[in-house]
Amino acid sequence: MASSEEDGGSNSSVEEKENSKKKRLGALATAWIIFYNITMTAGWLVLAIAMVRFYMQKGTHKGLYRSIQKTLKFFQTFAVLEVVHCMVGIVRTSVLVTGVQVCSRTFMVWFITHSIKQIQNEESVVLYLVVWTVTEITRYSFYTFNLLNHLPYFIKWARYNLFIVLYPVGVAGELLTIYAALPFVKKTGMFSVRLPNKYNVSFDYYYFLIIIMLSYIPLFPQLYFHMLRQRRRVLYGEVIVEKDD
Ligand SMILES: CCCCCCCCCCCCC/C=C/C(=O)SCCNC(=O)CCNC(=O)[C@H](O)C(C)(C)COP(=O)(O)OP(=O)(O)OC[C@H]1O[C@@H](n2cnc3c(N)ncnc32)[C@H](O)[C@@H]1OP(=O)(O)O
Repeated sequence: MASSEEDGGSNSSVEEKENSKKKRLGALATAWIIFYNITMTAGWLVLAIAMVRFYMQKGTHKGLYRSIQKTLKFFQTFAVLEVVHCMVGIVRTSVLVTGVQVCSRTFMVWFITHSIKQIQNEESVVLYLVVWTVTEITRYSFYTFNLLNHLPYFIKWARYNLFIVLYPVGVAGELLTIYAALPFVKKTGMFSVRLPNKYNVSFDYYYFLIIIMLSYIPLFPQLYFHMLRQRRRVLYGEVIVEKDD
């Protein structure tokens, strides 16, 4: 009897330790995600200010990408952590949806705009940059204020309404930029592997980009409808049953 009481006692102390460990990890994860969201809000705000200043000083969009590229690359690449957050369960959202979003953006920055200098002054680059910036300032400030339990309604409203217009406009900017890149990719044969070679493989970046552009047709509606469902859930309290991925 005494021993079972002791067992009970030791069991409950193990449980208590487990619970306090979970609480500590939970607090640490919350602290990290708040820090992450504040950093990202600040980063995209810095980008917004830099873009406005550039345009006011120069009166043209030419050279804008060059002037903000370092900050853009840093913060967009840092966003890869968002996929990690979903994977480890710090953030309750779909790895697949977040993965497609983050990969396509990071790809746009590094493998299109950074790699093909001739297109950096295209209007479409400014289009997607402006749209991304507005979206991200809204999105990360939404997460931050939400986590701090002080969410102003206009930020919540902006988070779940602006995307209705901004998402298609941003995608148009991205597609037009890839389209503008195609002739340069074809001419230079960049990132392509031609036969014959010792591995007997070939890869044509030009056709790869065409496939990427075509993949927007099935993928973008999925992201867009996902956001429309989130909107109904958050703004109108609809219960949404999402399929697991
Ligand atoms: C190799 C190359 C591959 C290329 C592939 C090509 C195909 C590409 C097809 C389409 C490409 C699209 C490209 C993108 C363009 C643009 O962005 S244009 C600009 C406009 N963009 C937008 O408006 C973006 C909208 N998208 C998003 O907001 C996200 O990226 C998302 C992943 C789609 C959002 O989904 P989700 O996270 O599920 O929605 P939320 O409502 O925001 O969050 C759900 C819950 O998760 C919590 N959460 C998420 N992130 C955080 C965080 N950082 N911090 C804290 N909490 C977070 C959030 O609070 C929600 O929690 P609950 O309310 O408790 O559920």
